[in-house]
Amino acid sequence: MTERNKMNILDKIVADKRKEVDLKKSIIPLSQYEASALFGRETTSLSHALKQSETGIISEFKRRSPSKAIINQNANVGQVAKGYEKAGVCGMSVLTDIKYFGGSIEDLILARASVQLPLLRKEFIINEYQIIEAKAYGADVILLIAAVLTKQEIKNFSELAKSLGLDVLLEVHNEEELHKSIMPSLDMLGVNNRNLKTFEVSLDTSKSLSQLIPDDFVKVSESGISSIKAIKELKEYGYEGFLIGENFMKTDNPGQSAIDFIQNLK
Ligand SMILES: O=P(O)(O)OC[C@@H](O)[C@@H](O)c1c[nH]c2ccccc12
Repeated sequence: MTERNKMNILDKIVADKRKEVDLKKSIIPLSQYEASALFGRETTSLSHALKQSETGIISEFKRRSPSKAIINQNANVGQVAKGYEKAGVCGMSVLTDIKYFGGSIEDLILARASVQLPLLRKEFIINEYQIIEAKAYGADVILLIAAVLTKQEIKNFSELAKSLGLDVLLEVHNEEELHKSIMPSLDMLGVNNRNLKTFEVSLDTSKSLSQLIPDDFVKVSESGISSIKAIKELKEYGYEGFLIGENFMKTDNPGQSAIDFIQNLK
């Protein structure tokens, strides 16, 4: 597919997300989230965990994706989370988008109930409402995707997240997105090796953008990582975090796959 055709997929996800958030807003008022037990919870920093880690793995819970269809539709999130924790990952990413990724906010709730790991709410955030919601359901980290946000939105959303004690992972795919995004309210800069408009994956994206990321941000390489060799290479480019989904999720026992992978990495 051409960039133009596939661009519609990201646009479509975001258009659907706006409708979804508008609907939710009309059903659940923010005050309900702010009054919830987890809202006052003290968060755990993923960026600190990455800085102290030898391995830097952030493992993801992903049932399906628009690029690969079904990966592991019926996986048990609690079991997988416990396996990831046992493996010694630095944090866990949980997809909460229903329509395109088969995830849900329940997956985040169940992961939170199962492990102490820093949890990243993996979502297409386009409104402050979703950040308050993330905190209320036990997230420690939010993802902001530069491709779908203005500079002002990145600033407002990241400042709100910081005020709630959440870490911010800002995701870019090219130089232009990186330039508009660099600001002090971010903790980690993630380079997505998968182009969300064309689904092409290349680790060269991480390699070429690494030198443009200032040293005060923890660098995270995201997507398409499936070998120890890739991680070793990316470390040479200054990456300290490695977001891995499919490589674990496509197996019958994602937790055990993470255990085996990390053992080989050490
Ligand atoms: O399954 P992979 O190729 O290991 O990728 C994980 C993660 O990087 C990917 O799911 C992802 C990165 N950025 C995103 C933004 C939205 C949805 C999903 C993503």
